[in-house]
Amino acid sequence: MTEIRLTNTRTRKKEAFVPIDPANVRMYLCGPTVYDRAHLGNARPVVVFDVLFRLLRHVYGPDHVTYVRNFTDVDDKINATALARKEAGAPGTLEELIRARTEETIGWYHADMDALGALRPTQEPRATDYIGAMISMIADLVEKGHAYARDGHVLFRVRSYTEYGALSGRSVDDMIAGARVEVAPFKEDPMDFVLWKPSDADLPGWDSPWGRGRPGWHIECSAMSHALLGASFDIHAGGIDLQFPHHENEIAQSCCAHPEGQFARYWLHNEMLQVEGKKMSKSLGNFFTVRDLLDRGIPGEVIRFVFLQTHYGKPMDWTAEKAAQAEATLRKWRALGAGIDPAPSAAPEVIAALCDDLNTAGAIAALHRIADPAVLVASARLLGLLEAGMGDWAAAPEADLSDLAAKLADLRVKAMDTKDFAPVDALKSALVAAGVEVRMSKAGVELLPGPNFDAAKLEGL
Ligand SMILES: Nc1ncnc2c1ncn2[C@@H]1O[C@H](COP(=O)(O)OP(=O)(O)OP(=O)(O)O)[C@@H](O)[C@H]1O
Ligand SMILES: [Zn+2]
Repeated sequence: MTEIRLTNTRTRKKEAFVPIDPANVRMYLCGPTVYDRAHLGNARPVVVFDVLFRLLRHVYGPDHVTYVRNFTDVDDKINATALARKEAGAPGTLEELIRARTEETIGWYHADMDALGALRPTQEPRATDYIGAMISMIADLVEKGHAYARDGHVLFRVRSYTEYGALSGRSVDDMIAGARVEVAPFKEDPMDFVLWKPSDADLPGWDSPWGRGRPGWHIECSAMSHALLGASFDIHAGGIDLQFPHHENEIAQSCCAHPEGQFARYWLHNEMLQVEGKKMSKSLGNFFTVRDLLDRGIPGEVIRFVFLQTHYGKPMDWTAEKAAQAEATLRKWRALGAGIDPAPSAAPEVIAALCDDLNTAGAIAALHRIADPAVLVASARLLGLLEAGMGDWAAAPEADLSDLAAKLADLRVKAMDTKDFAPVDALKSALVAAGVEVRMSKAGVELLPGPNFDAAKLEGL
């Protein structure tokens, strides 16, 4: 059987992947908190681990992989969003507004991730459907001495788990020194984290042995992964930003509640999509959504291609240039593969690249070398590219900017003579207004459709 090698964050090594049960390979990915549209960064783990899902299905068989990705539909950010709507006069109770918001966001999420060609996971549990499982797990942790109840809160006693910090390679004392841990009167130790917290009458809450309340975020993933994948499963994935504290806390909860299991054996973390060297994030405000790009006419397949050109373990940024190049390549490949049935299997070179720690950039480089269109299509589909249902965009004619580039170059030559640059500037401004990136150098004029490109605005130029 083909050997897959993966970089396991837990051991910091590239290891041969050996599933617990090849008849049911099990993977969990931390999913979104559903209070708003996904930004482009949020889509990176979805696309990266969709490729892993496809590869596992290829190697072990499509019916032998269980992929779980949750929806966090109980969270303070969701409550805050609904409360803001209520204060702005939206009709309905807070509970109704919360429900409406999470439903709406899940719908957006599905539409956006579908557009990126991500297969739906086998299961998409919602946290609110697993509150009972969370309460039992918390009660079990209290009973075993790993958690304690105080003032309506239940906290995990971090010092009771000696392995805490092993995933991120930090000691508890270093973490206290370096991290912004919340000190609260109900904590025995500043490192302890919340498993359960009290809810006011107007906030969503469930009855529990500790009074009416709601779960902390970390326990959600521990409870849902246990319910659907068991006490030991193969792969746990997520963004590197979740490694600490979220994943350390998941490990502590799951290993202490279910010492009979190993929890996750391989930990995979994707690096961040960045903007000017910083993580794209809602809190920093430096984000744009997947929907923003799709609405500007950037096909989902192009976004996917751009992601896959960088290894998941490296930070990356989004540029109009990368998108333009991805679009050109996909157009070329789609033209080659038009009307051709895919070959029965992908090219060995492409499979080998993906098996080598998801070397998607290497797989794309190999695709460039495939001459047979039937093999090209079959191989690209392993990466979720050149899928039948995703190519409508490529049928539309490409924006031809060559005439305008020639016109601009011409105006510039004339302006050198007349010293009147107004016509050059006017055309340049109009192009920029249409979302075209204008590059003028001694070598000539280059026009690239940018992320805001709007062909309709070119009319009359
Ligand atoms: N810039 C990014 N690049 C890659 N992955 C990211 C980025 N930002 C968030 N993620 C991932 O997106 C997934 C969903 O995270 P979550 O719902 O917590 O996002 P969020 O709260 O909107 O994030 P943020 O506040 O950081 O914008 C997680 O797996 C997380 O690691
Ligand atoms: Zn999680």
